[in-house]
Amino acid sequence: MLVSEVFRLQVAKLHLGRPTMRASQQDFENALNQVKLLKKDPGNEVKLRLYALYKQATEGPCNMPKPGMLDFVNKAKWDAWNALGSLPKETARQNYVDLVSSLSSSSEAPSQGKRGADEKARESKDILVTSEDGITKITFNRPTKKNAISFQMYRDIILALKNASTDNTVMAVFTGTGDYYCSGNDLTNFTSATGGIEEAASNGAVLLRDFVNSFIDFPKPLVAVVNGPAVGISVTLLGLFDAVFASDRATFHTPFSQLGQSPEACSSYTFPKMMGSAKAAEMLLFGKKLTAREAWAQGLVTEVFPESTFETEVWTRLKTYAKLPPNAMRISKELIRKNEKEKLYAVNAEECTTLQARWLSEECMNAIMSFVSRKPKL
Ligand SMILES: CCCCCCCCCCC/C=C/C(=O)SCCNC(=O)CCNC(=O)[C@H](O)C(C)(C)COP(=O)(O)OP(=O)(O)OC[C@H]1O[C@@H](n2cnc3c(N)ncnc32)[C@H](O)[C@@H]1OP(=O)(O)O
Repeated sequence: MLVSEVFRLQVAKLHLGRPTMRASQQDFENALNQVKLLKKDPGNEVKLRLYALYKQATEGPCNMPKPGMLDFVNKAKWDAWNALGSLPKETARQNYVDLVSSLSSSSEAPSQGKRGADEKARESKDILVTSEDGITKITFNRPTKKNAISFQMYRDIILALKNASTDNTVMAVFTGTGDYYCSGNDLTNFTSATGGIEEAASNGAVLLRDFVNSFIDFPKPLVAVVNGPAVGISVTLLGLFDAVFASDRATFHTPFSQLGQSPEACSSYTFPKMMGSAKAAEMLLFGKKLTAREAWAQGLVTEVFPESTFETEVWTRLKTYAKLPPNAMRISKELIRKNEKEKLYAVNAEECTTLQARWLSEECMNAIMSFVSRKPKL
């Protein structure tokens, strides 16, 4: 069951056992009803806060035993409730009413023009694929989440690469919409995964292996236009690209240890090979964030451009490259990759198996929980 579904049921269930009337009880009850009418899903963090405030308002401080580490959903709920400490019931009730009121006003009655824009946004795709001037452009297009990669986006990218490998375009180029290139794996993939945790980890490992293999196998030149910060898998994948053009605003960050995880996308092999083991360890073990120029010095980036001329210079360059004889480029790429392919498949498989176990570890679960239960920014 999806986390969002768990919360919807939880809210419905809670309504069945309403508490006795008190001074602001009517407001509280109205708020409980309003929650059901929200037009927009407020997201897991807000739902956790609503849950915690409801429990505090109706039962007082957290009185449940702490769920086990593998019980993701109930542990997140317990953490949220427990974090309220000894907040008085009346304050919790007031906070609940205030929170619902702010959610209702932000999701209610926008002007006709605004509503049209919202609907369009909902219809828009998180991975945009276009082809022009012989170039398949694949854009991480989820700027409100810093282009974090959801399960659907992994699948969309696999499909886009598969199509681009046989269509009449000459190369594929990845870039991002907005201020980020990509913030890596969507960390809510962990809490939204269906089925049991072990099954989810196993499915995640299969998806990741197929995803990375689709980069290893891509037969045409593969270029990244890194328009801003890149995190996690969006950085490690760069080791499988043929060219990486970066804005001087871009940064490169692989905080795997901080997340209780381990490297993927063959970076445990490509990074030490490219930059030497000491520099690779700085990134992959200690999570050192590199500037664009540092990444260039380590061989991860082909060329750095000033932000002010980045788009114009890079796309002019790419359009020129796309006019080169396509078969010659493909054959040269095949020569470069041929002797590495088996090694890359093996490294990919091993990294995925290692990650599958990591995702079940307490270190990883704690890191994910602390991200998804971050306090919303004011
Ligand atoms: C059970 C097992 C299933 C496993 C399935 C796995 C599938 C394959 C996995 C492949 C392995 C990949 C590993 C990685 O990529 S590790 C790297 C993961 N990424 C991160 O750790 C980055 C997390 N984000 C941040 O640290 C910050 O958000 C960031 C520095 C990127 C930006 O900070 P800033 O303060 O500028 O902006 P906000 O934090 O306010 O972000 C705006 C909104 O975007 C949301 N956001 C950003 N990044 C992510 C993300 N990676 N996952 C989910 N959501 C993200 C953020 O929450 C804000 O949302 P709200 O406005 O709704 O609060």
